[in-house]
Amino acid sequence: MSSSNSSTLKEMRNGSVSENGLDYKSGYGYGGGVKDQYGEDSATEDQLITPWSFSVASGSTLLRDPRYNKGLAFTEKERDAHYLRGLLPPAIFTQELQEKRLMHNLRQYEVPLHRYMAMMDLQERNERLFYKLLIDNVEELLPVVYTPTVGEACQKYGSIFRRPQGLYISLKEKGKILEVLKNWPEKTIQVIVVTDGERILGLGDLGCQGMGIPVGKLSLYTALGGVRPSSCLPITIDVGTNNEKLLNNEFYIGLRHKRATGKEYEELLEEFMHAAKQNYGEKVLIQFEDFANHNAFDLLAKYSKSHLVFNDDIQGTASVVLAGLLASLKLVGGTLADHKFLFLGAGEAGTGIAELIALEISKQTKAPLEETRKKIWLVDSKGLIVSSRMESLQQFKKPWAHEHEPVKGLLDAVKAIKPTVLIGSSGVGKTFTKEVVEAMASLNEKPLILALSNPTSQSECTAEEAYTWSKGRAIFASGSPFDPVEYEGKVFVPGQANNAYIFPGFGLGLIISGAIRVRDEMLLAASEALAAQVTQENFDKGLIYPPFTNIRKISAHIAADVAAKAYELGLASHLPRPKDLVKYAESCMYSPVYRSYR
Ligand SMILES: O=C([O-])CC(=O)C(=O)O
Ligand SMILES: [Mg+2]
Repeated sequence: MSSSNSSTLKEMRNGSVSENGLDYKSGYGYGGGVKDQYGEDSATEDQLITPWSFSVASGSTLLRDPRYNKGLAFTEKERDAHYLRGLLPPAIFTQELQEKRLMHNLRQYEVPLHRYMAMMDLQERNERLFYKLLIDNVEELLPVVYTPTVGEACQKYGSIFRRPQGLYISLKEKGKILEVLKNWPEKTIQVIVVTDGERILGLGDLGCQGMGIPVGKLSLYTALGGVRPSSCLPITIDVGTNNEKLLNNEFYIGLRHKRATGKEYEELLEEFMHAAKQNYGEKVLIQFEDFANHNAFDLLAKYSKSHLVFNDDIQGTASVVLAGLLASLKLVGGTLADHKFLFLGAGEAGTGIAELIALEISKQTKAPLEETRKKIWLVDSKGLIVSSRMESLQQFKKPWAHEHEPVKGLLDAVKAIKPTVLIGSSGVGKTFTKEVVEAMASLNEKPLILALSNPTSQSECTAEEAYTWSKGRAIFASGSPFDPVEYEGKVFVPGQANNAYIFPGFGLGLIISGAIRVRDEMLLAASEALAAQVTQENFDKGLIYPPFTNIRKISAHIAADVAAKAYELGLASHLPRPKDLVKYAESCMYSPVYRSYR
């Protein structure tokens, strides 16, 4: 079969594209070689020679194609069949041996950024091996390809730039965005993560260099959620940057002017959203990531009516925090409605979480949302959000302006409100001071303290501070990871309240059901599914999230419950509904194990 063209590997396809377009279940057989039950890369339209076969290059071109390259793992037969003789040294490694070697090499780097660069190089060289490493060593590698290291990578993106990843759409491409999308080599796209780089983690405006975020998020879509890499598209929209340091940096890779705003900005985004739907259909999931507050809420509100959109910072973060709160009830007792919540930070994360908590309490107690919101208080840079500030508040803060006299700082707000739960979502580090944590500990037997801001440098407090200042009584989780802490002979393991628990499984649920819109009920379903995955063993360690080691199983459960909700709401287009959605979700997941080529 492979002889049909001397530079062509023709792969016969044994199954058919399933109705949901995933085609994972059917799988491709590589010329009758190993069939795997998991994900397979679909042939793009251009590659389709007949409906049942497609071709990829061989020889040195095959070695340079990260999608198909296996490096030293090419077998003797494959080396013969695909013109690789002499292009590789004689040794043949298993994928496991390659993995062992790479992990060993990676651990030699002491600087986290060097590990990040090594991982990106691997992704560009041998995609399956990259995902094998990431999946098998998720706890160790998450901080490398994701927060905190990805933050530093974005700050230095221009300097460490090697090969471009993702798609860049700048103001220069205005009027031509559809053509730009068509330049991307893959035609079947299921998830786009898009940023405009204006609020990268808690690091602020990094302009075009924000690209590290969509790239990192999508690698987790694959590793944690099993969405196949070829159907993921990272996009950065470059409308300029207001970051003077970057504008003056000779290695900056973006447009060298201030951000376009108003009509110019809106028109570019409108063109992009329109082109994405036109090119990929209405079931493509568009995840907004790290937009600034002043655009994030408006974009989500505007496009959630016409597109399948999800804002990770508003909705994903909300869902993961709600999950942690639901789980924590096992440790602190009572119901969600028994608690009082205080936030530092009233942006995307703060107000998004607040709203989802209010919705869940409302669902549980049948009380109206206006009432349940009153259990939740937010502090912004001007102090406690209260009704006397109503006039000057941005729209998204208004629902949280309750009756109370003005209160300036966080410490005074803690004393005045007496919360049981304190949540940091301000993007400003070191704001949960000793006094604040001590005040929480004096009010509560087991204060719940969530320091969500990323990366680690922006965390409201460290795990060690939370445990020490509360004399070991705090239940603590943070947005970026912290190592376990020993306090008075006891080891405390902090959880990671990061949206990475939610978005991969959430997205998979939307994809497998063919959902056409995102609804809050789906976010609640995801939270409840995640909370249900916390085991007694986790609780015994004080954890309110399960470890990331089981994330694929967790994602399958989240996906199943999100898909079930999509079917229930009549928003799922893939019919009939599979009976066992957990099994189905698992069967749809991409596997990084090499396939045999004949
Ligand atoms: O990327 C992360 O670690 C979580 C997140 O969305 C953010 O901080 O913006
Ligand atoms: Mg984000």
